[in-house]
Amino acid sequence: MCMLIEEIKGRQVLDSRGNPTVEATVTLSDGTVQSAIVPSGASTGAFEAVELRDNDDVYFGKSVYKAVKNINEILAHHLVGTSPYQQRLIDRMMCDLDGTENKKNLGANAILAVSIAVAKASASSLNLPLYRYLGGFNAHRLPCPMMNILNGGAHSDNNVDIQEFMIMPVGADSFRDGLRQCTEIYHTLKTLLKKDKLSTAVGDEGGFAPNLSGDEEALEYILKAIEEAGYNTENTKLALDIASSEWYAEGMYNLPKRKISMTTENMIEYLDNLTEKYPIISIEDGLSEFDWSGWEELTGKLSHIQLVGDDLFVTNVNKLYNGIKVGAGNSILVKMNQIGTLTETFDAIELAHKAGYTTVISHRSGESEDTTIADIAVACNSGQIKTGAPCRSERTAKYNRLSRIEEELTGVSTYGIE
Ligand SMILES: C=C(OP(=O)(O)O)C(=O)O
Ligand SMILES: [Mg+2]
Repeated sequence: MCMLIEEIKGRQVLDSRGNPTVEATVTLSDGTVQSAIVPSGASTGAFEAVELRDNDDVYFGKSVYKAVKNINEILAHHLVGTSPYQQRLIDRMMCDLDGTENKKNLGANAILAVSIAVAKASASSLNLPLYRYLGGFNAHRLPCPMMNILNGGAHSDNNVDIQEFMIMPVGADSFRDGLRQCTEIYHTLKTLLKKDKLSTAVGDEGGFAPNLSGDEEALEYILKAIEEAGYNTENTKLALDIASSEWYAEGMYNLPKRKISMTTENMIEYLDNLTEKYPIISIEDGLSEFDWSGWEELTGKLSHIQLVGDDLFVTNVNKLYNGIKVGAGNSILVKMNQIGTLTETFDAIELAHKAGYTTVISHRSGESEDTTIADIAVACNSGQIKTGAPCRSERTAKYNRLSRIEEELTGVSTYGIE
C-alpha cells in the first residue's frame, strides 16, 4: 500500500509562558496520527524567520489564528495526498507556497509545525523512534547538557545582565550521569541561595533569577554549588549565553540592568577576562548579530573556547556560510523555528559539521511538551543540547526523552562532546 498524508489540522495551543503557539496534527492513510508544537523565543534574532501573530487580536502574547488558518486552508490543501516520506520535497513545497525568504506569508510557525508533524508521523508509521528515522542507524550520541541554572537578561526580572549561566557535565560517562550531576548542582545552588536569603524564584527556562551584584557573583555562586555538590571544575565546566544583541545600539553595548556601556573592544576584553578567571568552555552570542567585524576579532582571540552563534547565524545556512568564510565563531546554536523547516535545520547542521563547527541543539524560552529537539540531538550526533533547568516540565520532557533514548541505545550509545 502506498502511504499518503490523509489529513493535516492546525490548532492554537499554549506555550510554557502561557502565550498562544501553533500545533499541527498529521494523519496518514494507515491511521497513524502524530502532532508537533512549535516553540517561541523572547530574545529573538533580527533575522529569524517570521513567527506569524495576529496583531489585531487582544489575546495576551497575541493569537496565532492566521498561522492555523494557513495550515488548515493552504498547507493541508497542497500536501494531503502526497507521500509523508518525502520530507525534503514537502518542506520545499511549503517554502515555495510561502514564496518569501523569511516565511512571512504563511508563517514559520505554521510551516514548522507541519514539517515536524510529518516527520513524526512518518517515523511512527514505520515503527521507528524519531531519532532513528531522522538519523538512520548511525544515530548514537547522547548530548552533554548545557544546562541553564541561573538566569538574567530578557529571561528574568532580576538585575543580572547576562542571559544564561550554564553548567556542562563534560566529565560524566553517560547522559544519565551528566543529568544527575547537573540536577545535584542545581539543587545545591538553590540551597545556597536560600541560605543567603536570595530569591529562588525561577526564570522562563527554570534557572534561578536572584538579584546579585553582577555576573561574577553569579559565577561564584555556581562554582560554590559545583564544589558543595561534590563535583569539581574538571568534570563540570561553565557556559554562558551573553545574548548581547539585546544590548547593542549604535555600535555600543549598553547593559540595561547595570547601566554601563562598552565598546566591542571592551566586550572582548571583558569576555577574555571572564574565561581567564573561570572554567568557561563556551560563550554564545558574546557579540551582537550586527557586529560581524567584532565577531572575527573575538574568534581570533578566544578560539580555544566554543564561540556559539545564535542570533548571529539564526540556523540559516547562508548566514553560517558567511561566518565560516570570514572566521566568525566556531559553533552554531540550532533552533528549528529560527528557520522554519526540518530540512533547512538539517542543512545548517550538516554545513556546520562539514566546516568543523560544533552544533548545540536548542530549545526556546517559550517551550511545550514537544520533545523533538531531544531526538534531533541524537539523530545528528550533535553532542550538546541546551534545554534549560531540571524543574519545569517543558524542560524535563526533553531530558526524560533523552533518558529513554539512552536506555534504548544501551550498549551502543556514546556521550557528549567528542
Ligand atoms: C534560548 C534562548 O532564548 P530565546 O528562546 O528567548 O531566544 C537563547 O537566546 O538562546
Ligand atoms: Mg541565545
